[in-house]
Amino acid sequence: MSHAEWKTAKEYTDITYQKSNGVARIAFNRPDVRNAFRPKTTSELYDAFYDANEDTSIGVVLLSAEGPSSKDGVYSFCSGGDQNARGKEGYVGEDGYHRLNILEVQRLIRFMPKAVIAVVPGWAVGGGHSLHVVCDLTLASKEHAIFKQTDADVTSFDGGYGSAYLAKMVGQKKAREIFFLGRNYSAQEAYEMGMVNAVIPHAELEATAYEWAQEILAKSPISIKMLKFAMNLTDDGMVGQQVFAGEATRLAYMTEEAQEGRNAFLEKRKPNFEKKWIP
Ligand SMILES: CC(C)(COP(=O)(O)OP(=O)(O)OC[C@H]1O[C@@H](n2cnc3c(N)ncnc32)[C@H](O)[C@@H]1OP(=O)(O)O)[C@@H](O)C(=O)NCCC(=O)NCCSC(=O)c1cc(O)c2ccccc2c1O
Repeated sequence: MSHAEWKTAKEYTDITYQKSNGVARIAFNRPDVRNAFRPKTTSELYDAFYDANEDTSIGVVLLSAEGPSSKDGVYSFCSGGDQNARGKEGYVGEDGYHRLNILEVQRLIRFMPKAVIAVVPGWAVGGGHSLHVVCDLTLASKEHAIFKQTDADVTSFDGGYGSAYLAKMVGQKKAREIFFLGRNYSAQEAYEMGMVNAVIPHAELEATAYEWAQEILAKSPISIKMLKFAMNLTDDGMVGQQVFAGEATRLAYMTEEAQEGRNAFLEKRKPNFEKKWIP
């Protein structure tokens, strides 16, 4: 298995963004505040995810975190919305506008035709917990990962993927416990609940995530994309259907029948769809 040779893809202030051999690594980089996100962070995340989505050489994205904290050596994935940036109507950006655009980041993760793996080295809390839930897979540090939902402590509620989708993952009773009591759960407990794919010794976490990514990259891109969208579909309603059907349309465009339809229009003649009613 090849080792990662990370190259910086773009410089940001609140995140790091690197690429290596088909894998993009996007990492929170505010470890001294447990990688809380402010509007600048979510804008940077959106920009990096958009780039990874558009880059045809990238098939898997790792959502990880830098650390540990320079103050106390504690590791974190993300502690959710930065409460210092929270104004009366949402999180206030440098432009003075109130935003909650972490949900746009969640949608990009959910709808991108590539696997996204949450790599959780420490605290995954509040909106940070919701982010790992929306990722396709989660790998967690055996020693340092802690999963916790604090939304109900700070009058917040992720009513979409963070809670309702979590309930599909761990069951209704467990999801309600996670949100209503806000307890700490270890990587092992999160694994047993079904919201973590594997518990990995901390020193091996990043290398293991890269190995998982390389395994996925060896598979058919069309299969991975269609499987992700098929598994999303039943939970995403009409939007899930739209995303899945969009890819079906792309596949249909590749047929002779579709070429005939396009050519007939351009040549101003009737299309010849005879003998195309394949059962
Ligand atoms: C994460 C913790 C449980 C860690 O506890 P610990 O004791 O290890 O560390 P400290 O509490 O001492 O923190 C160290 C240092 O970091 C600062 N910090 C930590 N988290 C945040 C934060 N979220 N915002 C700002 N600052 C933070 C802390 O103040 C310390 O600073 P010092 O200067 O004193 O060194 C614990 O830190 C914790 O509980 N953190 C808060 C978790 C939280 O409540 N997050 C917000 C939940 S709401 C949310 O994330 C959210 C955002 C959205 O945009 C949404 C949008 C739409 C729907 C839902 C949304 C949503 O739920």
